[in-house]
Amino acid sequence: MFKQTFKHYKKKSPLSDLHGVIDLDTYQENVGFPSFIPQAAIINYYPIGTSLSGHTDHSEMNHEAPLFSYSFGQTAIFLIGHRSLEEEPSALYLRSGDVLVMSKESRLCYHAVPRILKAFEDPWNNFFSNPQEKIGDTFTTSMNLALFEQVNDELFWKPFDCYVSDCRININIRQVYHSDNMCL
Ligand SMILES: O=C(O)CCC(=O)C(=O)O
Ligand SMILES: [Fe+2]
Repeated sequence: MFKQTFKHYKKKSPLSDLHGVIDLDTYQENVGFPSFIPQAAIINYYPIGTSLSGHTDHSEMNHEAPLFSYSFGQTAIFLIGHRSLEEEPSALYLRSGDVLVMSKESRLCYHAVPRILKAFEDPWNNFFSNPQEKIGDTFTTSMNLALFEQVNDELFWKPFDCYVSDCRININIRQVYHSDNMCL
């Protein structure tokens, strides 16, 4: 059942090219969730050898809004199960630049990260000679451009490269409240 509601934007996302520069508003609208309001984010750091045990994400008041999960660095094996622990989960790889959307039925399904694997490639290290040409219309503000240029500088980037060379970073973004009830 979750198959209809669980979307895995494998490398289709502009994020795999942006190496960490996220234009969330544009992104979420482009993938069909224009009314989503990002209100909370969790950042998970996974050195190789670590894992995240099975759980559901139920702390938010709003379970109808989707949850966006962005992967950077090393590869994860991600298990997506069902609402009950009785049913067998499915496994997929989450690679750097992948975006996973948990919506509708899958929003409250059990999931886990049992293993982090060394990635075959390091796309986060592909520096661009002309960022504006590569990014086109999606990359317009001068703040974004300045940030991009900083990230595109090899010296600036080195410590991050060292970190992700044996770690995965996951950022997941959630809407906490219903749109018509934005405070407790
Ligand atoms: O690292 C991931 O892909 C999943 C993280 C997660 O499930 C969570 O933070 O609740
Ligand atoms: Fe989770």
